[in-house]
Amino acid sequence: MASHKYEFFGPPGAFVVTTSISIITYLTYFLLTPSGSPPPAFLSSPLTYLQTALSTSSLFHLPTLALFLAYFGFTVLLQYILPGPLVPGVVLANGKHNLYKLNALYTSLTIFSLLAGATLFFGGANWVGWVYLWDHHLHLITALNLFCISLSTFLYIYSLRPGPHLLAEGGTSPSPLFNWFIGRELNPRPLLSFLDLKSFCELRPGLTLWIILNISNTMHQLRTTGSITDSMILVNLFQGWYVLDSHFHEPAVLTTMDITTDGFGHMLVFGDLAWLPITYSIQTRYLALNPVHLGPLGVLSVLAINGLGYYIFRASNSQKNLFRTNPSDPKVAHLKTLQTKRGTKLLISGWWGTSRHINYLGDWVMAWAWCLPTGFGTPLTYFYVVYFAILLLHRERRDDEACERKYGEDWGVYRRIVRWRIMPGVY
Ligand SMILES: NC(=O)C1=CN([C@@H]2O[C@H](COP(=O)(O)OP(=O)(O)OC[C@H]3O[C@@H](n4cnc5c(N)ncnc54)[C@H](OP(=O)(O)O)[C@@H]3O)[C@@H](O)[C@H]2O)C=CC1
Ligand SMILES: CC(C)=CCC[C@@H](C)[C@H]1CC=C2C3=C(CC[C@@]21C)[C@@]1(C)CC[C@H](O)C(C)(C)[C@@H]1CC3
Repeated sequence: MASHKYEFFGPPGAFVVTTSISIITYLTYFLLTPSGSPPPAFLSSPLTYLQTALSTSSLFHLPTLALFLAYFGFTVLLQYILPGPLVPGVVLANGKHNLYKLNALYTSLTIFSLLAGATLFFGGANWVGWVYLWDHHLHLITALNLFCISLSTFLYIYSLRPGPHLLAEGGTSPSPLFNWFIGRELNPRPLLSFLDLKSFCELRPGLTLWIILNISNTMHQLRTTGSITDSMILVNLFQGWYVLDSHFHEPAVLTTMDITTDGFGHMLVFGDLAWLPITYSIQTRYLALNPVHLGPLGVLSVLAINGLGYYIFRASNSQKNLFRTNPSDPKVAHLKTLQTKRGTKLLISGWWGTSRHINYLGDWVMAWAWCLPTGFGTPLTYFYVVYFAILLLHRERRDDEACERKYGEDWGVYRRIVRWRIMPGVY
């Protein structure tokens, strides 16, 4: 047991992360309030405040759990019935590849169109759906927690069936708890053969729910103040664009480390379906409770920051994806490369010559543009920039180790040519 090399500090780390991420989703509800975020009562006595809040709130509500299950089922149905090409993923350790039906953009556009229709024809901001989502936010947090724990446990048990399915390297440790957390099976497709659960969860129900929660928060602001502030519009546009962009570039998700290398366990299940929609919508929830007016200069500044971040993020990711799928395309054919013994080449000029993860920098710059519109009245809305920096720093180290294993000494040569990890000249 002692000789196994664990990530995330092994089983104790898995336990701490599992409990903390769940608690954090609840804290987003109890700490963002109209009378301060966090409220003065929390600052003077945190434990008493939380004890009182918990004892006076009902956490569980069966209809909300049922509604989430219906929503999840609807996204599965949409993947099945909407058209989309069948695309092969990367070649796996067994020499084969899986096929993925790509129609995430159609799925999210269908859901957003249905919601737009309901809003237009059934009461605008007062449509029962928006009011329900706002009123039952705490119940939704519980529903997501319960659903994720159940799904992770089901996936763990399902992965114990006899072969020939592929297991993720990290998920075969001697600790069942750690394997449950990190994920045993690489590409589980239980029950429905067309449904690759990991890529489905990574791109569909959680990301779309994030935007639905943002709209619900916006509708709350409209109901309570009679208007929507410029800050709220901007955060909605930025985050909505980010999600639609990921759906438009759906094939790119098939080459991310989550899909190619990691198992599908509680970390990703919870990250995709609970953590992402609840914590990434903190900014709009705060703005719904505390409207902020930016004015023309503020608007232009955050537009510029988001534009810069998006440009770096999209241009660098697209350059690598194009290079990996069609290296003779004129847009990438002129770039300098390093031939590796593994057979594939590594870019050493263009975006990927500036730093080894310049795409992370672009994503992080965008993170600032999503938080700054909330002003400086609370540190809580800046949770995303801090968490995301930690996630990206850790992810860069994990990818670096994975590439070292993949490319051997060639990766050392590449590291000497492209010296910076994320931010050229700094890190
Ligand atoms: N909003 C969010 O919460 C999150 C967003 N993201 C975003 O997801 C995007 C994808 O990130 P991620 O999956 O971590 O990794 P990357 O898209 O950065 O891909 C890493 C892989 O790219 C290949 N590669 C590395 N260097 C080169 C090079 N010089 N030339 C060619 N190929 C190279 C390697 O794989 P190989 O050589 O095998 O092709 C490596 O394993 C990022 O933009 C990130 O910001 C990620 C996590 C969370
Ligand atoms: C603390 C905890 C449980 C963290 C889980 C991390 C997850 C929230 C993220 C891991 C990788 C992700 C990716 C995206 C969203 C966040 C998670 C799930 C992503 C889908 C966002 C949109 C991008 O365009 C992307 C498709 C490149 C990206 C892929 C990785």
